[in-house]
Amino acid sequence: MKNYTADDKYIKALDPNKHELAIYTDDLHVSYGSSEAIHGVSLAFERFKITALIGASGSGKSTYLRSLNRMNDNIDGTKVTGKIMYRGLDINGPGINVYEMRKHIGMVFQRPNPFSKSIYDNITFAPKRNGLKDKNKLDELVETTLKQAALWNQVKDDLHQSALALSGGQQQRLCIARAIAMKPDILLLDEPASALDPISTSTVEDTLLALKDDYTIIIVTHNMQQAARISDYTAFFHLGNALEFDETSNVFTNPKIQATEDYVSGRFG
Ligand SMILES: Nc1ncnc2c1ncn2[C@@H]1O[C@H](COP(=O)(O)OP(=O)(O)OP(=O)(O)O)[C@@H](O)[C@H]1O
Repeated sequence: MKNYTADDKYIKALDPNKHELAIYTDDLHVSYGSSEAIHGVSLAFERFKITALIGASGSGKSTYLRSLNRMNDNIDGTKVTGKIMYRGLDINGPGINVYEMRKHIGMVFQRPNPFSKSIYDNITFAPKRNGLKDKNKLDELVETTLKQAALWNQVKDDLHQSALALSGGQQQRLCIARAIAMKPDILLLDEPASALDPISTSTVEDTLLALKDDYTIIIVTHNMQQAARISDYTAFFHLGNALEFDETSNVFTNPKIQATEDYVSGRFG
């Protein structure tokens, strides 16, 4: 692989007067023990848009994504410096309640991971824990979130069946429904379709496109066609740096950085 330098980068600046920002990072560094995986990444994410994080394996996409709702806290020896600003607060700052923060910044993982409970209980588990007790409101929440995740028609008569009996694609849409049941502002998705067949992938993509009216979506994907199909912005990661960030159409048709061009044209990765 060529040695691309991090000095050669193009990060489109989003003008806060024209683009409402949902979250941004400023000089974010993340280390696992003595090894730094993210070397000072500054990116901003526009509200109600989909941003794709692309790049070769090991480039730091998942580490960066996980840091946006402090999922890396669960990994021993992780150190984070720099800022992650959400609604005027640094989410790593003192006094931040991680549980509360994650209600605003939800996450869906690569492998569908429904709880071993009914479809209904998967969706209502966190809202109930959060104090929602009214049966009608819970029923309504189950229906709206499943509709938003394009799963309602397939499961409405089986809400009390085990979620584990659903297909992989349906389980992933259930995990999306479960995440949006907490009404987050931002939905982080780490390769949500990589374990799915093409038809389920396409349904998940349609679901995400429909969700962006209400949510800001940041998605890690290895699938460049997927990034091109669904995202408004794309960030290209290479060896722990974000080298290019721009509107998706520019990244794929007119990249400004050689490394991006080589990656999107399949010359490495
Ligand atoms: N839990 C961990 N402990 C130690 N090092 C880690 C851990 N997770 C990731 N890394 C290292 O951090 C770097 C970035 O990994 P990361 O998983 O963020 O990249 P990625 O671009 O998401 O890769 P992939 O596309 O393969 O998922 C790699 O060098 C990886 O080995």
